[in-house]
Amino acid sequence: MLFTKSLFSKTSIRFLHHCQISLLNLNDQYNRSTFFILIFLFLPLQAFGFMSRVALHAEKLDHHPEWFNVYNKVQITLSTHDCGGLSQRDISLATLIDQASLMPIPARAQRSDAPPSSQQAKK
Ligand SMILES: C[C@H](O)[C@H](O)[C@H]1CNC2=NC(N)=NC(=O)C2=N1
Repeated sequence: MLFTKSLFSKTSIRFLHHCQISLLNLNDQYNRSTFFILIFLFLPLQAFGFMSRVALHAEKLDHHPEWFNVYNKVQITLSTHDCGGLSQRDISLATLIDQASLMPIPARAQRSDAPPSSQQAKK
């Protein structure tokens, strides 16, 4: 069984709630062949920032995504090796991944040591 989610679907909270309910209802047999596939499509240059945030969460939780990235697409497969299927750890990481995908990234970060812009220099 697959659970899939695409960014911009605006159903993230309902999606995770659905996953949680479904997971609770799964018996062992189904649980063993179940995993999440999350598919995100980003604006150009935003995928790496998202993946960095997810990597930090993964290290903290000691739970790691299997993922594929090209350009603005990130496809993540989540499962728990120990049980060969989904566990609460996947739900926890999926929740953080979901939050990380919604976090806006400034188009141009302002460096504190950057030289004054030409506009400021004129003043
Ligand atoms: C020893 C270590 O805690 C385990 O190997 C962790 C590491 N990261 C993991 N990540 C995932 N996705 N599933 C696991 O079962 C898992 N196990």
